[in-house]
Amino acid sequence: MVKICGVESGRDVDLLRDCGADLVGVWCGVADGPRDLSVDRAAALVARVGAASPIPVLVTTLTDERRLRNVVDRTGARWVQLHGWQPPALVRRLKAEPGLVVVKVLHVGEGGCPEQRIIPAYERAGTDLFLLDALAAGRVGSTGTMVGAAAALAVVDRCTRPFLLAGGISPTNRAACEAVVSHPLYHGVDVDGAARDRRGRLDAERVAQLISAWRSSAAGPDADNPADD
Ligand SMILES: O=C(O)c1ccccc1N[C@@H]1O[C@H](COP(=O)(O)O)[C@@H](O)[C@H]1O
Repeated sequence: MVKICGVESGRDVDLLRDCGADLVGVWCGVADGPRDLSVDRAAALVARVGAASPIPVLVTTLTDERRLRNVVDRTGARWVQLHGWQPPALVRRLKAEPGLVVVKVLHVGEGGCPEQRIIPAYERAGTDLFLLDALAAGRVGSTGTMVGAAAALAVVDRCTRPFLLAGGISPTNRAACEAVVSHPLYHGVDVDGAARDRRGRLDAERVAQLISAWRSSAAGPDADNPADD
């Protein structure tokens, strides 16, 4: 699967659908997030994506259950990506709602994954899919930094649920991730920065390049790794 994150308008939704993205990230409740939307705006974009293909994914860092439920209910999203420090107990309470798919982000930084020891608790709580994203200088999300293959494998080898890979994913760095892509639980990628032009707008050509590079079964030449040329 290829997930592209951070739609802000109907134009963005239509662009991602036309390009063939599988999952469309709609931000709501991301404090200080550059693409955070009001609940009403997020609801309108979730509705515009529709329920079939692509699938809208509500991306949030909210940890307060009442506020989170309010956003889930009002947007109508059936996939929720918990990109913050939400505990397993919150996943369990969300999963009490039939049909809700919960994606839990596991942060991976130089010191490893802070959530590593509680991965089994997230799984018992019902997490459907994990998403590995880079933690860089304490910053969460859109770091543009790749999660190293060794660090990623150390985390996913503890998982029994499938995972998406995020963090600086681009059309040219798939080869550097081949060991992760080959993992039996690998399910796809999640991208923000590399899908955008210089002005920060989603760009159809870049999105098409990302989808082509990451959907194909074999890695092409890696521009970030001259040894591949
Ligand atoms: O970008 C942020 O500031 C952010 C804040 C809180 C949650 C998620 C955020 N961004 C997400 O980070 C990944 C990876 O982005 P990139 O490809 O490295 O630019 C993506 O899911 C963004 O939506």
